[in-house]
Amino acid sequence: MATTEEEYISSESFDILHNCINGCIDADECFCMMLSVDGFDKTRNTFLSNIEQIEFANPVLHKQLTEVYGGYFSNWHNSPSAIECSVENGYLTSDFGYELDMDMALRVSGGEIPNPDNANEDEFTTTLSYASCFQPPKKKPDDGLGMYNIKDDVSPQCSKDIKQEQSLRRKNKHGAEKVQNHNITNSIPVKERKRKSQGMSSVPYSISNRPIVYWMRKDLRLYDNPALCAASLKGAPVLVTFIWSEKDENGPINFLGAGGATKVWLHEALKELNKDLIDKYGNGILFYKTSDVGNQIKEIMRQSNAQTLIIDNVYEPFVKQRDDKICEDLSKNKGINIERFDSLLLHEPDSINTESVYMRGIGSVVHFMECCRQSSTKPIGHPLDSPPFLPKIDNIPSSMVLDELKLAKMPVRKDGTVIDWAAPIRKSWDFSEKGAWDALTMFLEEGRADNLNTCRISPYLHFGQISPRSILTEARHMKSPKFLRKLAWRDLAYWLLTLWPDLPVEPTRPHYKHQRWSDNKAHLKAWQRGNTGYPLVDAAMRQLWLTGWLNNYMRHVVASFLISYLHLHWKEGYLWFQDTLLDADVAINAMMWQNGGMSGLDQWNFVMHPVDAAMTCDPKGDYVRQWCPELQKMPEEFIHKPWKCPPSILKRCNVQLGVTYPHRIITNLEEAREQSLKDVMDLRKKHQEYVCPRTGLDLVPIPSGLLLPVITRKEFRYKLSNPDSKDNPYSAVLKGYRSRQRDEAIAYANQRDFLASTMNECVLRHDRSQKANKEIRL
Ligand SMILES: Cc1cc2nc3c(=O)[nH]c(=O)nc-3n(C[C@H](O)[C@H](O)[C@H](O)COP(=O)(O)OP(=O)(O)OC[C@H]3O[C@@H](n4cnc5c(N)ncnc54)[C@H](O)[C@@H]3O)c2cc1C
Repeated sequence: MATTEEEYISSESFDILHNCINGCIDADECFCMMLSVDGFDKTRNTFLSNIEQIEFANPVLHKQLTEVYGGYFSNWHNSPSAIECSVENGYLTSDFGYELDMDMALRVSGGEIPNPDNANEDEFTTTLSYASCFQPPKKKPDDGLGMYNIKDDVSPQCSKDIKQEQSLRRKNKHGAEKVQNHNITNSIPVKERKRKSQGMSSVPYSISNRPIVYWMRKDLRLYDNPALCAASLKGAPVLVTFIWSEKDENGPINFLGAGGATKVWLHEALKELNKDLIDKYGNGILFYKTSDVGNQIKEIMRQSNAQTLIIDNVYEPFVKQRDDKICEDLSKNKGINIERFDSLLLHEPDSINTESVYMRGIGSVVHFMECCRQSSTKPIGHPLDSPPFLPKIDNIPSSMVLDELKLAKMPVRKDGTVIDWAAPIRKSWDFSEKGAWDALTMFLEEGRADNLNTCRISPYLHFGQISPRSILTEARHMKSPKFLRKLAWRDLAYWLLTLWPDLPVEPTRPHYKHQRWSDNKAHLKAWQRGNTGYPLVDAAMRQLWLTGWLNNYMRHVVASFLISYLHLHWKEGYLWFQDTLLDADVAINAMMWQNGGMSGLDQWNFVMHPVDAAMTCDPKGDYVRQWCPELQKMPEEFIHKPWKCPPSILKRCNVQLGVTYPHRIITNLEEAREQSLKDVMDLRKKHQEYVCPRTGLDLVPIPSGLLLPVITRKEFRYKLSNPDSKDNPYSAVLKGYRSRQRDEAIAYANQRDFLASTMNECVLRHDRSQKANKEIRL
């Protein structure tokens, strides 16, 4: 029986109900909040009588609330251990800890799955996402990415899963078991992304629960942020914290995890997010800078009297190891309740299973997607709406202002003036979460998924300003496997980095350590500054410097140039990209440069020729004119090869080679290209312990100690079995050079004496066909 005191609605619950009546929160949220304020027993005893007052005024809402109540308590009437809840020291406790009630509340709709044929799409989606956390996928993924469609995943297994959840909670009483990992498909309700802001920061919601610390990492967003939702739904004050430790973020030497451009982006993104948090909830980010993150967190927890730490997981092994240690320490030694969330990737590295696929083909996206399909990962689920409320703590612990993190600190000249190299970057981008959605929307609406144009979303994705799950959800209708596969590439990179934590510095194929590289510093500098004398390469490198971004095609052009023509080590390219790209990502960047440098698991089987590539991607020269203004007046015919331009035209265009625009730093591309192939052939010859004698495939040691045959280019394999062969049928690039050289020679001769040139060509062709016939007869 309810006590007399319990029969009256508390002022907090009254306010919550009032907000629900006014449409600020919906029925689910109202119930969850009242439950967290009043506790299990009181809610069970008084909730229905408390809502009686709205039965006539708002019968629809009354019905919804009654259903939520009914669903919740009917699920739990068989769980006697859950009844023992009480309010203690101002916050709700139970056998299983405070979180129990919120989690239970969120499972309300879990038992009742509407028939999709009868439900409207929104209702169905909402209810399913409540339920999705319980339900193992029944069908195979349907989109080729190992990504489950949530509508296939419906099975009424709630009671079984709730029991599992209970036993998990029981374990939570014991220190070490307290750390929980949540997949992105967690038990938080989904709402419409474009729903109007609810203005919950103004709700007079008196909080008595112990604060929650949300340690924000790379999920700098409000929409579809499971960790933020979880923090919010506990109904306690939330401290959103961002802790910067440059040393830790940089990783081991030469990883350069925190390059200059990414730090600028991070600064701007944090500024925007802080603004969004303040605007929406009146609860901004607490910034900290430290060299000892563990201690800093302990201090925040102590000062705020918080008992729960919520974290977004990151996957770079060097930061993950640190985070694991911090969490273990806090949980074991301080009894802190830790909740960790995964939402930065679609498939976390630890969830990938190669057992039924084996390792053959590892490094290719096809192999990876097959592994994802075979792995028993949880369904990806639907994006979550931004939390409706995020109460603020009264006594905010001391913190810093964003500028004090010095993320965007610019160098200063001797005369005291600032060299603001980031000014053009700031002009080129919208760093907000909205900017991410605008980029995606524009891309999807213009339907450019299969064109050369890309969505320019990589920095937003890198900092989690948009979740890959949201992109997947929005882009699914496009049915563009090419675009969706890119998200799988991203996950693949993190998986490889987890398997090979030295990816940014150590060749994955061990014998490629002996690859011969040039140390020509002048060449490196010319490449970095965009002064190679090859307009396409220079335009791209200048765009990179000025805007912090390049599309995928251009990244391949400049990487090919550095590796295959200048013979500079791919690590130089990796480091430069890490420092200048806004989306610089240790995992993706290292994977791509290793592949370009041939030591990665998926060797590139092409090399971009700086002039040929230009014919494909910039036939009229507009791109070059934009980034190399000194070539602005050059005619289309010569814009990509000014060295071929007659002096009179150069003069007319105000171009003076070697003065206004550089001479080419190398001229014989064919020779350079052949040399780079030869270097790989040589090292394979010298280190045959890592080459399979039967197949010619490179062998890579894997952690079990075995040598694994990996994807190896045909032209390398051919040369191994035909060491003296002058020609290589698989070297399309070299063949291309030869025919281009011949074409150029003919064009030159035609200009001089057309008749003689044509006759000469006829004679040569005749000789070639005679030779070929002779070979056939033999
Ligand atoms: C040498 C080299 C270095 C690179 N370094 C990075 C890097 O540091 N950070 C980075 O995000 N991308 C990197 N890429 C991959 C790719 O070039 C960029 O992701 C892409 O150009 C970004 O443009 P977008 O947002 O329009 O992507 P889209 O082409 O529209 O693709 C959508 C998203 O998929 C992911 N993606 C696309 N291509 C790849 C890929 N090959 N591998 C992994 N994920 C991919 C990105 O997150 C991207 O934002 C690199 C590519 C090369 C050749």
